[in-house]
This record gives sequence, structure tokens and C-alpha cells, in this order.
Amino acid sequence: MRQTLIAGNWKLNGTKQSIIELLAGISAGLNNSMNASVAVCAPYIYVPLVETALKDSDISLGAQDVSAHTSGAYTGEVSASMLAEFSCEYCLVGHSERRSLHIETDAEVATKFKMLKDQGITPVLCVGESLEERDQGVTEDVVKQQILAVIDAHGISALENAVIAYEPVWAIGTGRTATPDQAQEVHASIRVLLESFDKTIAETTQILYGGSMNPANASALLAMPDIDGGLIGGASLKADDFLAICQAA
Ligand SMILES: O=C[C@H](O)COP(=O)(O)O
Repeated sequence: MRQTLIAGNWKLNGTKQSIIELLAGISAGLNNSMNASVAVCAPYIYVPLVETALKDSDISLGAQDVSAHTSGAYTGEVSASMLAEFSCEYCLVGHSERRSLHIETDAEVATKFKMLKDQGITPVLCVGESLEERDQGVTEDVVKQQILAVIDAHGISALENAVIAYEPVWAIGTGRTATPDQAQEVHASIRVLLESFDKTIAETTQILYGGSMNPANASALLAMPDIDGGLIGGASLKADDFLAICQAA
């Protein structure tokens, strides 16, 4: 049985004040009836603040990206070992905004993924197709290639204890959500792909859905057999909305 994971991705949002208030609101509303583990992925600059705020809390800390390098002359970058020093349990890699705006390649994403694994941080590997690719009928090929980039570079064992987030690019921040059936179809294909390498990894890997998940559509999406949680952008910035999604799980 896979544990449901609800992870907020705050992206480039928040202030010291708003983050403290948001975390207080989430912490106050979480309760044992929620059948999900919860994480928040903060902008780098707020990671220490969130680490302190989450002490003694069940909410896990995550980051949104990591350097492909361990140290050296890479201005502006943050390494996996630095994130580990601040108790980061999760870190996104290959988010579509990184792939499109920062031209991250599959190979670079695979390197970042391994950097996190080596530091004991759970990578959340984000995959997903553009609208054009969906219209061309190549969704599953695109997603498969993004996952195979990691497996080919580091072996299937790298996927052990990792998380995959399926995020159709056309659904991110658009208010246009994949239907539960559309999402389930891709999630099931990811599971089949993993199964072709390792049955246990296929059965245990949490596959999250991301893309305009909100309190109104979360229950139907999370009810699908291969959807093991959500990666939430916009709706993670309001405690009530985020809590409602946690409740739906
Ligand atoms: O990482 C989160 C996803 O990009 C989803 O963002 P969204 O919920 O605002 O569509």
C-alpha cells in the first residue's frame, strides 16, 4: 500500500511573513484523519526559515531544484549537500518550468536526480508532455523518455525510494486539469514501464499528479488507483485550499 503524498510547490512566491502565516495555518489544520504525508517545497532563500518553523512538525521540507554540481565555481547554485544540511527531505528535479525556462536537458535532470540520492534526499522527478505533444499522441513516449533518462544513466535502483510527478505542461497554472481518466492512463503507463525493470519498485513508487489540482478536483484525481498524491502549485499558497486537498486524500 502506497502512502499518499501531498506536496506544495511554492515556486517563486512568498515573503518571510506570508510563509510563517501559511505554515501556521497548515499546521493548525492538519489532523490525524488526513491520510497523507505532507511536504512543502520552498524557495532556497526560505529553506532555513521553513526548517526552523517545521521543527517538531509532521510536515516535510523540500526544495524546488538542485545544482548538478557538488561544489565549485557555479555562481548562484545550491548543492544537494547544502540542502541536506537544512533537513530537506524532498527536492523537485526536472520541473517543466526548469526544463522550458532554463533549458534543462534530460541528462542534466538525471545528474541532479543522482546528486539528491547521494545525499539521502528524495528526488521528485517531474515529467509531462506539452499540449502539442499530447495532440500528436506522443504523451506516453515523452514521459517514458524522461524517466528512461534517469534509469539509463543510473540504473533502475536509482528509482528506489524516489517519487515521480506526472505534470502535463498544459495543465500547470492554467486551471485546465487533466481528467482523472487522462491522468490515470499516464500514471498506469509509468507503472508498467517501472514494472518492466523491477516489480517492487513499480509497486512502491509514489506517482503524484500535478497541474491545477485544487479542492474541487482533488478527490476524483486522488481516487484513481495509480495516483498516489499531488504536487500542488497555486493551491498550496492558501492554507485552506492546501488543507482541503490533504483532506481529500
Ligand atoms: O509543481 C506544481 C505544478 O507545476 C502545478 O502547479 P499548479 O497547481 O499551479 O498548476
